Amino acid sequence: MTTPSGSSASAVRATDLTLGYAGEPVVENLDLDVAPGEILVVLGHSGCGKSTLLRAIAGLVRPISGEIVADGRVVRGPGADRALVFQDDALLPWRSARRNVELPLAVQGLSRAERRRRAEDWLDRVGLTRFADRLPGQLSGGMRQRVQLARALAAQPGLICMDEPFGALDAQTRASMQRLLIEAWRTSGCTVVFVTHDVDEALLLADRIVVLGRDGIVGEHPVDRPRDPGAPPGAAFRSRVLADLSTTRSLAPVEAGRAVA
Ligand SMILES: Nc1ncnc2c1ncn2[C@@H]1O[C@H](COP(=O)(O)OP(=O)(O)OP(=O)(O)O)[C@@H](O)[C@H]1O
Repeated sequence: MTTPSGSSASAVRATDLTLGYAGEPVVENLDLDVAPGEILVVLGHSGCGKSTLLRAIAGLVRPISGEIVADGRVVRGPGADRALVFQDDALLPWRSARRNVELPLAVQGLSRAERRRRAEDWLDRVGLTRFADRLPGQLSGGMRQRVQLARALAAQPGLICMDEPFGALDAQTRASMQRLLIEAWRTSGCTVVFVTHDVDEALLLADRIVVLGRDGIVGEHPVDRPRDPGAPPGAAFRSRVLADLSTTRSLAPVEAGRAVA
């Protein structure tokens, strides 16, 4: 694959990948390339294996067969080069927002002063400077997601895996988080693999959308002018994505714009 930078390296390459639990396959024979700096959105019905794929890329699920190479190395477990952001906030409830953001920085061995500087910088970028000393339980759901995003980005990972990170938020907060992600991604230059059920979210964020079915990638849709508010993907593009989703219908029905359980 040729990337926007002209390099032929992939940020992530999955080859003949079969994933599952207790030897039972969930995703079979998947081949996938993610280009450096790309936002790749993975769409698919509930249960098709999106989270499993993301967790495998993050190193939390071991392949039954095949392999994943991230940043030139075979993935054998979690690594500081790959951050994971979940829908359910995964913050430590007894640590302040700032100390949650500092957590992965401590693992990277940064000095206390540098950890604090970076955490404060990222909390500022996500608009939470005033809330840095609050515990997660004292923050709204949207604020907790912003802390998660700050924590992921502060560690400067090459890759962020996002598993329906905004799925539990109200429409307005969700829209502001999507804008925030795009801004943060622009300044960080990292690669993002983003899982969602929501076709509209996929159209808004993606450089490329892949639709996942049980036998691997059912369809692949590069967006002509990604994230251009003046030229969003049109109805024909959306219909093609929905048509791919409907081919995986055996797993679950499709509503307009949204794959559901
Ligand atoms: N820890 C686990 N142990 C056993 N089976 C699991 C485990 N996690 C997921 N599964 C099964 O693997 C399949 C794929 O699950 P996964 O969560 O990857 O799907 P998904 O596409 O992300 O679904 P959703 O959109 O509903 O989150 C499902 O049948 C699920 O029940």
